[in-house]
Amino acid sequence: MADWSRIEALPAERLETLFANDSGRLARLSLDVAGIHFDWSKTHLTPDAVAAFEALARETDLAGRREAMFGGSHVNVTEDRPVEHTAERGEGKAESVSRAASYHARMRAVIDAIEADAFGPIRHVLHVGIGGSALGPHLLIDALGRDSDRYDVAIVSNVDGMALDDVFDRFDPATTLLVVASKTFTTTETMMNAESVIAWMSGAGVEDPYGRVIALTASPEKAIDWGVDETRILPFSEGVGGRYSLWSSIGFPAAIKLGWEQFQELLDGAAEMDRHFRLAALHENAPALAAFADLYYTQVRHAETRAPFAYDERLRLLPSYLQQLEMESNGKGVTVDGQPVGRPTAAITWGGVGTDAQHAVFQLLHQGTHLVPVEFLAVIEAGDTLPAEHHRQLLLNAFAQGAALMKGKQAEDPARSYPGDRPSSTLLLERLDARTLGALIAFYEHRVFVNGVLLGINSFDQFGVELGKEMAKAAAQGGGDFDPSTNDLIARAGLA
Ligand SMILES: O=P(O)(O)OC[C@H]1O[C@](O)(CO)[C@@H](O)[C@@H]1O
Repeated sequence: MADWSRIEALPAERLETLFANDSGRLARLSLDVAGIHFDWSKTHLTPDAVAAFEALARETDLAGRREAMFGGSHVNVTEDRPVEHTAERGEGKAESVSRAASYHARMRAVIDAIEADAFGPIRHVLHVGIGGSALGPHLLIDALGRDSDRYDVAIVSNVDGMALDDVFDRFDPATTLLVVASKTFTTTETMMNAESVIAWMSGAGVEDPYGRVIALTASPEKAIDWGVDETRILPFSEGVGGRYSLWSSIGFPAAIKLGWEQFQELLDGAAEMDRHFRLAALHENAPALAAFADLYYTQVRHAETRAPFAYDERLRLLPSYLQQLEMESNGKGVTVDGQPVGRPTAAITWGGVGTDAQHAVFQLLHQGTHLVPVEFLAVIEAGDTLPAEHHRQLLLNAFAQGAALMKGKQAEDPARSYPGDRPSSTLLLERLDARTLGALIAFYEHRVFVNGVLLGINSFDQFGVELGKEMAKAAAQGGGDFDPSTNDLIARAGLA
């Protein structure tokens, strides 16, 4: 077991005191990497805290684990697999990098063929996938694809038929390409949605609906069994985890919407963050410092949640993307050796969009009894075409909220007092382009990795999702050993 005593004994000084006593604080706790300015000066990190975390990183062999991941060792021990998402952007074991490059070349060739009408005239792209096979591409398209008129792309994940109904209302089956995205090619929701799209196409007289399917998967043989022609399968490696897969062929809908050049920029931005993570000393390493702050709040201050707020509509899907990345990766209870972790693991990630969230949940952040480390994300270059005052207001609100959380305010009336000393970090992007977004997402991935290593857990499996799936499957087959409450609910819904 790693020794947390030095970290747990760190003094708890107020943020304002930390600023007052250290003129170098801002410089020490801010960094510029790959077009992103990171500022952790409004967190309780201090030189002592950073040094204590650096010692813990040595004790848990963060550097060794990091090189093991990039080097292709089976760091996903419970599934006995390497972790290869960085190879998708050119950083990693040579063999994995060249395999990823050949898969990308294949993906690019298929996009070229679609653009050349080899699949007939395609106007609409209907992507079905869930979790990591949907959240990443959706984020990319929503963030970067707003001005692109290349294709109409819809991402459908939920098994709730209303999700597909909405798309059927606006897409023409004669000009729709179905993209089935599933690493395993067995996920119930995705396979059911895919069947329904095929039925919709057939019903509308499309002669060979399976000829209009592209499969994105690490299980090509299953896609073939399902009816997809081998030439229309875009594979990716088993070592690329679902929630880390947007860089692989799972990014196909984003690549077709944005064009290959932008997709490549996304990969290049991520690779720049990979190199930073690999080479920078920990006290000036963005993913490491972010993870140190995360762990300080979960382990020392017992914060149970953390909340990123995107002060930019284009990043409105980021909080839900991060929920899967952070909670599916680090929401674990045992160490890599199967022992109880014995301390809190991932914080619950929630968040929203500024300024909307200020008028909804910020009350709790300023005066509530929970400590919530907040993360502000903002972009200097505006994405809108409205008068500059809109963007000025947006940015100033983000910055003022961080200041208010830290400063607080004393009033005679307790109801009107703000305790202050509430931490926040700020990520300020120069502009929101593919390259910067790639770097941003890679930053979050590595931050999750550092959290996982320091906690001694495997961030790359997700067995916690299996039991619910199994029980739903049993129920769907009319079986399952359920409790009285569940049996009653099934009967009331007329499903017994
Ligand atoms: O890509 P697949 O195999 O359909 O899985 C979808 C998602 O389901 C999960 O396995 C969890 O249920 C995620 O990890 C994954 O991203």
